[in-house]
Amino acid sequence: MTHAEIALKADRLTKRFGQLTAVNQLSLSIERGAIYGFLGPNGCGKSTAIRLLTGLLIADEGEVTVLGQPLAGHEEALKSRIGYMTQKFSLFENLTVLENLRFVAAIYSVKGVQAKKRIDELLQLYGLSERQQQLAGTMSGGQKQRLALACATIHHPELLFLDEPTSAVDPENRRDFWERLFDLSAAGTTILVSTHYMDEAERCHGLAILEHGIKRADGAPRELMQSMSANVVEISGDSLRQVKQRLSALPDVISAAQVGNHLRVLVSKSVDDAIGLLTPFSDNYDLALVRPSLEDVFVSCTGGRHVG
Ligand SMILES: Nc1ncnc2c1ncn2[C@@H]1O[C@H](COP(=O)(O)OP(=O)(O)OP(=O)(O)O)[C@@H](O)[C@H]1O
Repeated sequence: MTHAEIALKADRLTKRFGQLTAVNQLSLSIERGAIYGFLGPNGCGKSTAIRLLTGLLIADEGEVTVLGQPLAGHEEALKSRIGYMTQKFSLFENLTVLENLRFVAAIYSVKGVQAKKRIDELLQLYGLSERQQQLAGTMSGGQKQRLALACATIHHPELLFLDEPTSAVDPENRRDFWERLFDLSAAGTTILVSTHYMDEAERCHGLAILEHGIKRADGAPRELMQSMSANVVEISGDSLRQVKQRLSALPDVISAAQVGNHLRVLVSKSVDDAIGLLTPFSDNYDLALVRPSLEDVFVSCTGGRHVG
Protein backbone atom coordinates (compact mmCIF):
# COMPACT_ATOMS: atom_id res chain seq x y z
CA MET A 1 0.00 0.00 0.00
CA THR A 2 1.39 3.43 -0.86
CA HIS A 3 1.15 6.13 1.75
CA ALA A 4 -0.82 9.19 0.72
CA GLU A 5 1.32 12.25 0.31
CA ILE A 6 0.79 14.78 3.11
CA ALA A 7 0.44 18.31 1.74
CA LEU A 8 0.06 20.13 5.04
CA LYS A 9 0.98 19.14 8.55
CA ALA A 10 0.79 21.10 11.77
CA ASP A 11 2.18 19.95 15.06
CA ARG A 12 0.96 21.55 18.30
CA LEU A 13 0.58 24.99 16.78
CA THR A 14 -0.13 27.70 19.35
CA LYS A 15 -0.71 31.44 19.05
CA ARG A 16 -1.42 33.83 21.89
CA PHE A 17 -2.61 37.42 21.77
CA GLY A 18 -1.90 38.72 25.28
CA GLN A 19 -4.04 36.66 27.67
CA LEU A 20 -5.98 35.02 24.86
CA THR A 21 -4.82 31.76 23.30
CA ALA A 22 -6.37 32.07 19.84
CA VAL A 23 -4.95 28.76 18.58
CA ASN A 24 -4.14 26.13 21.17
CA GLN A 25 -1.93 23.09 20.41
CA LEU A 26 -3.45 22.53 16.97
CA SER A 27 -2.21 19.43 15.16
CA LEU A 28 -3.49 18.26 11.80
CA SER A 29 -2.47 16.39 8.72
CA ILE A 30 -4.00 16.90 5.27
CA GLU A 31 -3.49 14.58 2.32
CA ARG A 32 -2.64 15.95 -1.08
CA GLY A 33 -5.76 16.71 -3.13
CA ALA A 34 -8.09 16.66 -0.12
CA ILE A 35 -10.56 19.36 0.83
CA TYR A 36 -10.20 19.86 4.57
CA GLY A 37 -12.50 22.10 6.58
CA PHE A 38 -12.23 24.18 9.72
CA LEU A 39 -15.68 24.32 11.27
CA GLY A 40 -16.39 26.61 14.17
CA PRO A 41 -18.21 29.70 15.41
CA ASN A 42 -16.98 33.28 15.07
CA GLY A 43 -13.82 33.87 17.04
CA CYS A 44 -12.87 30.19 17.43
CA GLY A 45 -9.52 30.81 15.75
CA LYS A 46 -10.12 29.74 12.14
CA SER A 47 -8.57 32.82 10.53
CA THR A 48 -5.66 32.87 12.96
CA ALA A 49 -4.95 29.18 12.26
CA ILE A 50 -5.01 29.84 8.51
CA ARG A 51 -2.63 32.77 8.90
CA LEU A 52 -0.25 30.57 10.89
CA LEU A 53 -0.41 27.82 8.28
CA THR A 54 0.32 30.24 5.43
CA GLY A 55 3.27 31.79 7.23
CA LEU A 56 1.64 35.23 7.46
CA LEU A 57 1.68 34.99 11.23
CA ILE A 58 4.44 33.49 13.35
CA ALA A 59 3.38 30.85 15.87
CA ASP A 60 4.47 31.02 19.51
CA GLU A 61 4.86 27.26 19.56
CA GLY A 62 4.60 24.34 17.18
CA GLU A 63 5.66 23.50 13.67
CA VAL A 64 4.15 23.53 10.21
CA THR A 65 5.26 21.43 7.26
CA VAL A 66 4.01 22.64 3.89
CA LEU A 67 4.39 20.48 0.79
CA GLY A 68 7.14 18.49 2.47
CA GLN A 69 9.15 21.52 3.64
CA PRO A 70 9.23 23.14 7.07
CA LEU A 71 7.38 26.46 6.81
CA ALA A 72 9.75 28.28 9.16
CA GLY A 73 12.51 29.81 7.07
CA HIS A 74 10.90 28.82 3.74
CA GLU A 75 7.96 31.26 3.73
CA GLU A 76 9.16 33.15 0.64
CA ALA A 77 9.94 30.03 -1.39
CA LEU A 78 6.60 28.47 -0.49
CA LYS A 79 4.62 31.61 -1.33
CA SER A 80 4.52 30.76 -5.02
CA ARG A 81 3.06 27.33 -4.26
CA ILE A 82 0.28 28.61 -1.99
CA GLY A 83 -2.96 30.46 -2.80
CA TYR A 84 -4.98 32.39 -0.21
CA MET A 85 -8.47 33.83 -0.48
CA THR A 86 -9.24 35.96 2.56
CA GLN A 87 -12.54 36.34 4.36
CA LYS A 88 -13.39 39.68 2.77
CA PHE A 89 -13.16 39.66 -1.00
CA SER A 90 -9.53 40.11 -1.87
CA LEU A 91 -10.32 42.31 -4.85
CA PHE A 92 -9.80 45.92 -5.81
CA GLU A 93 -13.36 47.13 -6.24
CA ASN A 94 -12.34 50.14 -8.32
CA LEU A 95 -10.34 48.07 -10.79
CA THR A 96 -11.91 46.07 -13.62
CA VAL A 97 -12.02 42.28 -13.65
CA LEU A 98 -9.13 42.19 -16.11
CA GLU A 99 -7.07 44.72 -14.11
CA ASN A 100 -7.54 42.68 -10.94
CA LEU A 101 -6.30 39.54 -12.69
CA ARG A 102 -3.34 41.38 -14.27
CA PHE A 103 -2.41 42.81 -10.90
CA VAL A 104 -2.36 39.43 -9.18
CA ALA A 105 -0.49 37.89 -12.13
CA ALA A 106 2.21 40.53 -11.69
CA ILE A 107 2.46 39.84 -7.94
CA TYR A 108 3.06 36.16 -8.65
CA SER A 109 5.46 36.95 -11.51
CA VAL A 110 3.23 35.38 -14.13
CA LYS A 111 4.30 37.47 -17.11
CA GLY A 112 3.85 38.21 -20.82
CA VAL A 113 2.23 35.64 -23.08
CA GLN A 114 1.93 33.21 -20.18
CA ALA A 115 -0.04 35.75 -18.14
CA LYS A 116 -2.36 36.54 -21.05
CA LYS A 117 -2.99 32.86 -21.69
CA ARG A 118 -3.67 32.12 -18.02
CA ILE A 119 -5.97 35.12 -17.61
CA ASP A 120 -7.98 34.14 -20.72
CA GLU A 121 -8.24 30.61 -19.40
CA LEU A 122 -9.49 31.78 -15.98
CA LEU A 123 -11.96 34.29 -17.48
CA GLN A 124 -13.43 31.43 -19.49
CA LEU A 125 -13.36 28.90 -16.64
CA TYR A 126 -15.10 31.22 -14.18
CA GLY A 127 -17.61 32.66 -16.67
CA LEU A 128 -16.16 36.18 -16.57
CA SER A 129 -15.10 36.67 -20.21
CA GLU A 130 -17.99 39.03 -20.94
CA ARG A 131 -17.21 41.08 -17.83
CA GLN A 132 -13.50 41.76 -18.25
CA GLN A 133 -14.03 45.52 -18.44
CA GLN A 134 -16.55 45.69 -15.58
CA LEU A 135 -15.45 47.26 -12.30
CA ALA A 136 -15.12 44.47 -9.72
CA GLY A 137 -17.10 46.53 -7.18
CA THR A 138 -20.20 46.53 -9.41
CA MET A 139 -20.47 42.74 -9.71
CA SER A 140 -22.79 40.41 -7.76
CA GLY A 141 -21.56 38.46 -4.72
CA GLY A 142 -21.26 35.24 -6.74
CA GLN A 143 -19.32 36.94 -9.56
CA LYS A 144 -16.94 38.61 -7.11
CA GLN A 145 -16.35 35.28 -5.45
CA ARG A 146 -15.52 33.60 -8.76
CA LEU A 147 -13.10 36.42 -9.57
CA ALA A 148 -11.49 36.09 -6.13
CA LEU A 149 -11.01 32.36 -6.74
CA ALA A 150 -9.56 33.06 -10.19
CA CYS A 151 -7.11 35.52 -8.60
CA ALA A 152 -6.16 33.09 -5.82
CA THR A 153 -5.39 30.33 -8.33
CA ILE A 154 -3.68 32.37 -11.06
CA HIS A 155 -0.28 30.84 -10.29
CA HIS A 156 -1.57 27.23 -10.12
CA PRO A 157 -1.04 26.86 -6.35
CA GLU A 158 -0.66 23.34 -5.03
CA LEU A 159 -2.20 24.35 -1.73
CA LEU A 160 -5.15 26.71 -1.48
CA PHE A 161 -6.43 28.39 1.69
CA LEU A 162 -9.97 29.77 1.63
CA ASP A 163 -11.15 31.72 4.66
CA GLU A 164 -14.95 31.67 4.81
CA PRO A 165 -15.18 32.05 1.05
CA THR A 166 -18.94 31.75 0.73
CA SER A 167 -20.20 33.96 3.56
CA ALA A 168 -21.53 36.56 1.10
CA VAL A 169 -23.20 34.37 -1.51
CA ASP A 170 -26.54 32.62 -1.90
CA PRO A 171 -27.00 28.81 -1.75
CA GLU A 172 -26.97 28.38 -5.53
CA ASN A 173 -23.67 30.22 -5.89
CA ARG A 174 -22.25 28.30 -2.95
CA ARG A 175 -23.13 25.06 -4.64
CA ASP A 176 -21.51 26.21 -7.88
CA PHE A 177 -18.43 27.36 -5.95
CA TRP A 178 -18.07 23.94 -4.31
CA GLU A 179 -18.28 22.21 -7.68
CA ARG A 180 -15.30 24.33 -8.69
CA LEU A 181 -13.43 23.38 -5.54
CA PHE A 182 -13.97 19.70 -6.34
CA ASP A 183 -12.59 20.32 -9.85
CA LEU A 184 -9.46 21.84 -8.30
CA SER A 185 -9.20 18.98 -5.82
CA ALA A 186 -9.56 16.39 -8.59
CA ALA A 187 -6.68 18.10 -10.38
CA GLY A 188 -4.51 17.60 -7.27
CA THR A 189 -4.91 20.91 -5.43
CA THR A 190 -5.09 20.56 -1.66
CA ILE A 191 -7.67 22.90 -0.16
CA LEU A 192 -8.17 24.12 3.39
CA VAL A 193 -11.46 25.95 3.79
CA SER A 194 -12.95 27.57 6.88
CA THR A 195 -16.68 27.80 7.37
CA HIS A 196 -19.42 28.08 9.91
CA TYR A 197 -21.97 26.44 7.60
CA MET A 198 -22.77 22.79 8.42
CA ASP A 199 -23.77 21.89 4.85
CA GLU A 200 -20.48 23.23 3.59
CA ALA A 201 -18.46 21.40 6.25
CA GLU A 202 -20.26 18.19 5.32
CA ARG A 203 -18.86 18.38 1.80
CA CYS A 204 -15.24 18.28 3.02
CA HIS A 205 -13.18 15.09 2.85
CA GLY A 206 -11.87 15.81 6.34
CA LEU A 207 -12.83 18.25 9.02
CA ALA A 208 -11.62 19.81 12.26
CA ILE A 209 -14.17 21.19 14.69
CA LEU A 210 -12.65 24.17 16.50
CA GLU A 211 -13.74 25.86 19.69
CA HIS A 212 -11.77 28.53 21.55
CA GLY A 213 -8.75 27.68 19.42
CA ILE A 214 -8.88 24.00 20.43
CA LYS A 215 -9.55 21.17 18.01
CA ARG A 216 -12.47 19.25 19.52
CA ALA A 217 -12.79 16.62 16.79
CA ASP A 218 -11.14 15.65 13.53
CA GLY A 219 -12.13 13.18 10.81
CA ALA A 220 -14.31 12.56 7.78
CA PRO A 221 -17.80 14.01 8.35
CA ARG A 222 -19.40 10.55 8.14
CA GLU A 223 -16.93 9.07 10.65
CA LEU A 224 -17.56 11.94 13.02
CA MET A 225 -21.28 11.30 12.84
CA GLN A 226 -20.81 7.57 13.46
CA SER A 227 -18.47 7.97 16.40
CA MET A 228 -20.39 10.73 18.12
CA SER A 229 -20.46 10.69 21.92
CA ALA A 230 -24.21 11.22 22.10
CA ASN A 231 -27.45 9.62 20.95
CA VAL A 232 -30.00 11.76 19.17
CA VAL A 233 -33.68 11.54 20.08
CA GLU A 234 -36.33 13.33 18.09
CA ILE A 235 -39.49 14.29 19.97
CA SER A 236 -42.70 15.42 18.30
CA GLY A 237 -45.91 16.76 19.77
CA ASP A 238 -47.43 20.02 21.07
CA SER A 239 -45.97 22.55 23.51
CA LEU A 240 -42.41 21.59 22.71
CA ARG A 241 -41.01 24.68 24.41
CA GLN A 242 -42.07 23.40 27.87
CA VAL A 243 -40.67 19.92 27.16
CA LYS A 244 -37.44 21.51 26.01
CA GLN A 245 -37.10 23.33 29.34
CA ARG A 246 -37.72 20.17 31.34
CA LEU A 247 -35.26 18.10 29.33
CA SER A 248 -32.54 20.77 29.22
CA ALA A 249 -32.35 20.58 33.02
CA LEU A 250 -31.36 16.88 32.96
CA PRO A 251 -27.61 16.36 33.53
CA ASP A 252 -27.27 13.75 30.77
CA VAL A 253 -28.96 15.94 28.17
CA ILE A 254 -26.24 17.76 26.25
CA SER A 255 -28.66 19.93 24.33
CA ALA A 256 -32.27 20.24 23.25
CA ALA A 257 -33.10 22.37 20.25
CA GLN A 258 -36.28 22.80 18.25
CA VAL A 259 -36.17 22.07 14.53
CA GLY A 260 -39.55 22.76 12.91
CA ASN A 261 -42.12 20.52 14.66
CA HIS A 262 -39.50 18.41 16.42
CA LEU A 263 -37.27 18.72 19.38
CA ARG A 264 -33.80 17.34 18.73
CA VAL A 265 -32.29 16.10 21.98
CA LEU A 266 -28.70 14.97 22.41
CA VAL A 267 -28.27 12.48 25.24
CA SER A 268 -24.85 11.45 26.51
CA LYS A 269 -23.80 7.96 25.31
CA SER A 270 -23.10 7.07 28.95
CA VAL A 271 -26.89 6.61 29.17
CA ASP A 272 -27.79 3.14 27.83
CA ASP A 273 -31.46 3.86 27.19
CA ALA A 274 -31.84 7.45 25.97
CA ILE A 275 -35.55 7.07 25.22
CA GLY A 276 -36.14 5.51 28.63
CA LEU A 277 -34.42 8.49 30.26
CA LEU A 278 -36.54 11.06 28.42
CA THR A 279 -39.94 9.35 28.45
CA PRO A 280 -40.96 10.30 32.04
CA PHE A 281 -40.38 13.97 31.16
CA SER A 282 -42.18 13.87 27.84
CA ASP A 283 -45.40 11.92 28.40
CA ASN A 284 -47.73 11.66 25.40
CA TYR A 285 -45.01 12.63 22.97
CA ASP A 286 -43.52 10.54 20.18
CA LEU A 287 -39.87 9.74 20.80
CA ALA A 288 -37.53 8.17 18.23
CA LEU A 289 -33.80 7.55 18.00
CA VAL A 290 -32.51 9.16 14.79
CA ARG A 291 -29.23 9.32 12.88
CA PRO A 292 -26.87 12.10 13.95
CA SER A 293 -26.21 15.04 11.65
CA LEU A 294 -23.00 17.06 11.48
CA GLU A 295 -24.71 19.76 13.50
CA ASP A 296 -25.31 17.18 16.25
CA VAL A 297 -21.60 16.30 16.15
CA PHE A 298 -20.75 19.97 16.45
CA VAL A 299 -23.13 20.47 19.38
CA SER A 300 -21.90 17.37 21.21
CA CYS A 301 -18.23 18.36 20.72
CA THR A 302 -18.81 21.86 22.00
CA GLY A 303 -21.10 20.79 24.83
CA GLY A 304 -24.11 22.59 23.35
CA ARG A 305 -22.63 25.96 24.23
CA HIS A 306 -23.22 27.47 20.80
CA VAL A 307 -26.91 26.77 20.34
CA GLY A 308 -29.82 28.61 21.87
N1 LIG B 1 -4.15 40.45 15.89
C1 LIG B 1 -4.91 40.11 16.93
N2 LIG B 1 -4.76 40.70 18.13
C2 LIG B 1 -5.51 40.33 19.20
N3 LIG B 1 -6.49 39.39 19.15
C3 LIG B 1 -6.70 38.78 17.98
C4 LIG B 1 -5.93 39.11 16.79
N4 LIG B 1 -6.36 38.32 15.78
C5 LIG B 1 -7.36 37.56 16.28
N5 LIG B 1 -7.55 37.83 17.59
C6 LIG B 1 -8.52 37.17 18.49
O1 LIG B 1 -8.33 35.77 18.39
C7 LIG B 1 -9.58 35.08 18.43
C8 LIG B 1 -9.72 34.24 17.19
O2 LIG B 1 -9.95 35.10 16.06
P1 LIG B 1 -10.08 34.55 14.58
O3 LIG B 1 -10.27 35.73 13.68
O4 LIG B 1 -8.96 33.63 14.29
O5 LIG B 1 -11.42 33.71 14.67
P2 LIG B 1 -12.34 33.14 13.51
O6 LIG B 1 -12.73 31.78 13.94
O7 LIG B 1 -11.67 33.28 12.20
O8 LIG B 1 -13.59 34.08 13.61
P3 LIG B 1 -14.36 34.89 12.47
O9 LIG B 1 -15.12 33.89 11.73
O10 LIG B 1 -15.22 35.83 13.26
O11 LIG B 1 -13.29 35.59 11.70
C9 LIG B 1 -10.65 36.15 18.57
O12 LIG B 1 -10.99 36.24 19.93
C10 LIG B 1 -9.97 37.40 18.09
O13 LIG B 1 -10.50 38.56 18.70
